[in-house]
Amino acid sequence: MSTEQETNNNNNNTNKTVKFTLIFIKNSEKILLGLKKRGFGAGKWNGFGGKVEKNESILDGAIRELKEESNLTVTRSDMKYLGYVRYDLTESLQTDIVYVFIATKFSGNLAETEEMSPKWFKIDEIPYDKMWVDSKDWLPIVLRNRGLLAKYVLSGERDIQKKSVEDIDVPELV
Ligand SMILES: COc1nc(N)nc2c1ncn2[C@H]1C[C@H](O)[C@@H](COP(=O)(O)OP(=O)(O)OP(=O)(O)O)O1
Repeated sequence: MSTEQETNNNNNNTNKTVKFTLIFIKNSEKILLGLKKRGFGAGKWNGFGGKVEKNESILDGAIRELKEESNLTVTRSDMKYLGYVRYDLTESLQTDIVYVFIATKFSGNLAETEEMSPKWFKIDEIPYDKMWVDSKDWLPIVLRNRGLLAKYVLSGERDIQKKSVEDIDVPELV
């Protein structure tokens, strides 16, 4: 089954699937995170990303969101897809799929934007306590450049009811 087929497979009685991207920029010692300034997830540190637009590929969405939120540019070939995190939301009956990428090469001048305030963190100083609560489960897998397959059932304000997090071989984005 392709990534597309698999992530569109609503087997938990959900009725709408929304696709998101999330990219982590990393060098040998540090990771770049952004502090969300407004809207959904405001006040939390995360990678850069957002909703994939209609008629846009997941890869193009990831590149566009990175540019919009940090002013950095990553080429398609410098992006490595690592897998996805699936969130089944029990109240809205929506499924959010977050496609996760990592990149070590980029161009452009890093800048604060309307949405994000960026900052480099040493790997052992990642502020997990100020990120979405699930990040600590799977960001270490991303940092090891391993493939990721994570699934959460969330209620209320994204409270975790059930989870499964797997470290897998790096999958293909098809
Ligand atoms: C527990 O839920 C989440 N955990 C983590 N770690 N990351 C999450 C969670 N839910 C969403 N995300 C990621 C996915 C995206 O990268 C961002 C949210 O994107 P946003 O809602 O800001 O999307 P935009 O298209 O930028 O939104 P606007 O419509 O406001 O422009 O967080």
